Amino acid sequence: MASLSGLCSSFPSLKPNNRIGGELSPVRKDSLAVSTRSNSSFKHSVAREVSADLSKTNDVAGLKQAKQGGLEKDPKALWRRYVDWLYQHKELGLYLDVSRIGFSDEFVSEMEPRFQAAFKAMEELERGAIANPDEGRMVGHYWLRNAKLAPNPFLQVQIDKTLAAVCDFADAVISGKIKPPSPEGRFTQILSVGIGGSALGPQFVAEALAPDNPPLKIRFIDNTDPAGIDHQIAQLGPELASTLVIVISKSGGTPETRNGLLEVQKAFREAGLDFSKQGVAITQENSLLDNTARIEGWVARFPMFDWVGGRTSEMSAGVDIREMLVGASMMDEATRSTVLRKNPAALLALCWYWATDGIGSKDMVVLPYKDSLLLFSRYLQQLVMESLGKEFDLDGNRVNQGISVYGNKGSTDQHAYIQQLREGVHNFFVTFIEVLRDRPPGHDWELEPGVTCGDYLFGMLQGTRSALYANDRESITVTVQEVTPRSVGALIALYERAVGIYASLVNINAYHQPGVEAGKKAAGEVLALQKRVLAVLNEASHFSLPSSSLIQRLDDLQMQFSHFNAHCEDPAESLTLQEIADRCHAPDDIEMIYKIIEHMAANDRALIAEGDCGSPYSLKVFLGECNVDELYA
Ligand SMILES: O=P(O)(O)OC[C@H]1O[C@](O)(CO)[C@@H](O)[C@@H]1O
Repeated sequence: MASLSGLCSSFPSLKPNNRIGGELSPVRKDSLAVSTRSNSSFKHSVAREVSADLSKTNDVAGLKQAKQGGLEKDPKALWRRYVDWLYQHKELGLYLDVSRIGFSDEFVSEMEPRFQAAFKAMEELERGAIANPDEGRMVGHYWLRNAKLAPNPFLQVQIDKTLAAVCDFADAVISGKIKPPSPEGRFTQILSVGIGGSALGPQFVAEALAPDNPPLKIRFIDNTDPAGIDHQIAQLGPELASTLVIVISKSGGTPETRNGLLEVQKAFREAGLDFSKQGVAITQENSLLDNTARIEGWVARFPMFDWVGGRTSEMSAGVDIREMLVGASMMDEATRSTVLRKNPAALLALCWYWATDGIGSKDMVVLPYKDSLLLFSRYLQQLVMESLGKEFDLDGNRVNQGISVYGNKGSTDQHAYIQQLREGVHNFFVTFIEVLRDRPPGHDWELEPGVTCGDYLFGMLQGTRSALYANDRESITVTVQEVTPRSVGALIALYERAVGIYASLVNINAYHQPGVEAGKKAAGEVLALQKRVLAVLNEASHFSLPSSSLIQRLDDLQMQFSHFNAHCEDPAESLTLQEIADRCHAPDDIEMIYKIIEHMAANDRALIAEGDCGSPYSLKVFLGECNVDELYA
């Protein structure tokens, strides 16, 4: 990562800005740690604890000084700034207005070397460099929309073949050539099971692009909440028989997705349906999910590549993507420019750096003024925060980087939290997403002379933008003509590239997610502790559970475990939390044990003999009726 490590040493001192005054403090190179990173990924190196005082490494003090002059308010000067900085992608009909972000000309010119380094890093990334050093991976989501860019013919063929296979499969499902075993003879529903980037992308695109009456309606199981899963399956009802279940998981082993699959397969069994005749897997080849789908003979399997991160997998196998790919590819071409003013992604990164001082000091509020783009902010939450929210930079400095993202849609949010944005704590900048076309041609209607609903929406956006700026609240506006697969593909590509460029500016790896792994590991430890709690409660029940072979015989004899349990002679011994913790040899985990008991008691799986959950010390519990599998899982 020569170009990136060179980034820090090349960082220039920022000079005073004549319009908004104040010396921008130069970065102090000595404040940067010299990484002891080995050639392999960062995680194997011993990252030196560095008190990276961001006010020195990211010239934060300087930026803050530079901002003391406040924002330009003269209308004529603002109009000149608007025109001067306006970015237009003619063919896409996309505009980017950065005039309401107050960066100075000096700031821009001083950042130029860092942008050139970022452009070079991006060029190397697209040529197949190991741009994800922590996982030793290439980063190839750009190749998905232009296979010729892939670093070797094998990958190019794989990408083209997968795209063709996905499109052919989708056509065959829609035409009825591929159909369920049910009498209806066609698939009428899609149930997508996946989480994170394996859900947010498809959800965003489905919400943005699904026609009013699509050939197949799509719904999502994107979590392990039993009630949420039950709700989706209940809503399908008898149409489960004509539902194509698409299970998406790049790793093929994400617990929430696996749980969703098992629950859906249970629903198929209970409905007397053969899941394999209606299941599709989208996952890395030879993953647990891929092998399951292969062994069980599911309808289809499509590959996800290890060089495509979950949050940038939107362009892989999925919804009708040819037009999306065209839009993304056109935007990719534009965001390869090494001229800052001609590169919309670089302009976004410049704005983000200025507005958040290069350390995420302000949140990114995303306000699409279009219902169909409701989920864009949720999609960006993962793309931006899972990419930029990192503890260490590429040189081993502890930087705790990131930019927080939230938002829903305008003008709805004007009746929710815009009050705080206008007058409250100034800890954000806004990104407006403007869609110029209100309705398909010929469908417009004036609800009062000369005024349509769309005029109101337009007025609300412009009014909010002006009102915020009048109170020194900065904003960016991205404008598209209408919401189409091409414009959605372009928006996704714009932000994917902006995140990558910004990551270079702040010297972090945008393509791994170590923090999420920590959470997954901790969740595994809770479940392991729960099993120990169950075993302890079971032992205290004065009877030993039958061996698994006897359970099998009990099942064969149509005896239910709970029936067996109800006929125990001795009542179960109830235990205090402390006794449970001691018998689990986990005295330090007594609080987690309390939470486990509280959750199990709420689901009738542990019974409270004495006390109640409001007074943990009073609690005495014993084993309730439970699914034998649970004890033997
Ligand atoms: O697609 P997978 O491997 O199931 O992962 C789902 C999500 O979990 C993460 O790996 C971590 O949040 C995301 O990057 C990813 O989109």
